[in-house]
Amino acid sequence: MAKTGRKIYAAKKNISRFPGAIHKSFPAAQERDAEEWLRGAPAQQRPYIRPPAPDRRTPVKREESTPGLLEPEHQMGSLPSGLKAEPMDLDMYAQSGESDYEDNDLRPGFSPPRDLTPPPRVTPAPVSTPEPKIQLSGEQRAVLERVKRGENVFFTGSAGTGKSVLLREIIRTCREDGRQGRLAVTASTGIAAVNIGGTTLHSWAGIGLGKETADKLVGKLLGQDKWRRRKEAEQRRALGLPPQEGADYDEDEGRGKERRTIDRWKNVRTLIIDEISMIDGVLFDKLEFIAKTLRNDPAPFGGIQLVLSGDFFQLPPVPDQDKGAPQPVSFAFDANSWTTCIRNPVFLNKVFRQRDQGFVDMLNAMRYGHLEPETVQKFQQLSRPVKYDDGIEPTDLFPTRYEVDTCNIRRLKGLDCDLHKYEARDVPGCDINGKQIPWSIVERLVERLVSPKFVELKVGAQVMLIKNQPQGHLVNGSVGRIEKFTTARDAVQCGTQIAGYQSNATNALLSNRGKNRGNRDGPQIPDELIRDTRVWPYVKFQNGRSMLCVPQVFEVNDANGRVEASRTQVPLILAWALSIHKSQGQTLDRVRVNLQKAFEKGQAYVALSRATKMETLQVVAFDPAKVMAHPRVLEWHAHHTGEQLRRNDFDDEEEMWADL
Ligand SMILES: Nc1ncnc2c1ncn2[C@@H]1O[C@H](COP(=O)(O)OP(=O)(O)OP(=O)(O)O)[C@@H](O)[C@H]1O
Repeated sequence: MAKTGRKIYAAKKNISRFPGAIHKSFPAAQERDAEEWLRGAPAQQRPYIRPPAPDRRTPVKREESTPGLLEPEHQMGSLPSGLKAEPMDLDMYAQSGESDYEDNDLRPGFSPPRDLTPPPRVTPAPVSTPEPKIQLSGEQRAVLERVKRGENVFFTGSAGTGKSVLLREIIRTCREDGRQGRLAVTASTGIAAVNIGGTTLHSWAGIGLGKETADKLVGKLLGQDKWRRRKEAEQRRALGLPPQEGADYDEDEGRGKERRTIDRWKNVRTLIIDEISMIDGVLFDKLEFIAKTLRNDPAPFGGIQLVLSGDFFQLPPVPDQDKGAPQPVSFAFDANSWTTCIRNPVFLNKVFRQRDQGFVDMLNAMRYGHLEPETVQKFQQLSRPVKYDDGIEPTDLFPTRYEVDTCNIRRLKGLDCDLHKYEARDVPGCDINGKQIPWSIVERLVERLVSPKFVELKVGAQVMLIKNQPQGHLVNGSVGRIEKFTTARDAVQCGTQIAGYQSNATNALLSNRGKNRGNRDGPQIPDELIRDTRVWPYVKFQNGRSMLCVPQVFEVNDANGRVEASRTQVPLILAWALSIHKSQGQTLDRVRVNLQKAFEKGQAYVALSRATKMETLQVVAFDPAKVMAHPRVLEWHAHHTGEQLRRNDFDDEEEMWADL
């Protein structure tokens, strides 16, 4: 690669426009060189930055492929070409012709609509104007103020009350007020963590799966021997005995990785945990014990400010199994330490996602698992199909991944045109010592990303954008349809927006590169992309906007914000169907939910509450018996709000999980 080559160029764009994306293309040991180069070192001094070599010692595992697709390229022993460790290289995508998968998939659980009246037609909304910047409501602002004052806060509320919006504002504010280094942004699941630019709570806390006792977990971090000596010394002190000869322990002793974890625990000022409903109470207590012990601070949670967000009526913690049988779950509020850490939960009441109060009331009744016969009837009436004049169909939400894959494959297969395959480029990041993260770990890390290793698309495919765009008109979750595949050059000539890059680049880019410097809409389109002869999906979205979806970078960060792995992939997934789990946190304008295989408390509520209005929601196989709120959650809610809600009839955990 020449010194003005594309890799350095791409990194320059990322550094100059996205501070959060700094260094993604450089091994840590070379970061300073890279930065210097970018700050304007003379061209002849600019170093060529060699990408890290992949760790070939680790065998590449067979990718878990979508059944029926991509089989030939996934045979064991053939190293996928995308596993070359070259940063930001746009050369890794290959197109292919038709795939030859079998015609054997019927969508299970899809019962024919019972209502035979003609489907309502919905005329799509006109092209939307740019989204106005969201102003926090009074109740959201009040939470932000409490966080700024350093208080522990847990804010909750039904789906669509703006918890995520508020959390993002809290993170932004905390970063601006100089806590960057002392702020931990975490979530209970990988997907939720990626959504807020954080890491999983488990990974930040350095506890692995966290199944051991709190005592053992502290021992693992401090070293078992040191931990034993410390406990003995504390016992002697408590009994008024002098310290034992030779029984000193060194507070600052510690081993590499554990030392850094201990430092994180000691230095953190504010710990953010999103989707707290999926953290169980036992784990919460263990973390509290670790915090107090490592910080030598008896204050609740070792004096760390807690900012927790989530809705206990949505997805619960994944239950432990005992000989294959799921164990009863405990919620974070069941933890012994919960009430000392969180005094008064804040309930956000204003629902933003849905405007129709009648619909909001129906969803709330569902949230509490308390459906009157007329509400059941109203949900059952939503079984009618909805047709859309622009041909973009609703996203199907299913409880299981199998149903999702089956539906998407069947629909893709039904399109009689060329198949375009895009294979992701995964790049390992570096650990704190500048050492490349091993491939075996990278493979696990990138599984957290919503972006898949392989994306297969055709003209007519319904897709979802999985990355926010700098201009804000198109966001993670925008749904559209592929109209054609075209090169970046052709798209630019037609004035089409290119994903991840500035708008209005158009012909100026082709005629005069010097004037096209990039603006706040995003970085400048690289020459390499313009010269690239390969074609990318051109998508028309529901809001009328179109965009050429060229590859974008998705990152997994470690607890210190360092990039552990990145994946470059076309920012789209097939969106005829999504799993309810993946849909958590999303707002969807057109939804069809199939509840036939719903098995988990909160699942039906999560699915239906993604919809913005009843007119664009279809509910297949609605069954009031599948609408389940957890009795413990109902009790907790009643305790704090005074609302007495009827307990539902689904107390039997085994029955609930029997379908898994
Ligand atoms: N203050 C606000 N003003 C206008 N719109 C808002 C406001 N807060 C949130 N919204 C909008 O409401 C919708 C739902 O917001 P958000 O996803 O933050 O809700 P949530 O409580 O996190 O939902 P869920 O629990 O389902 O994940 C989004 O479209 C968001 O843009």
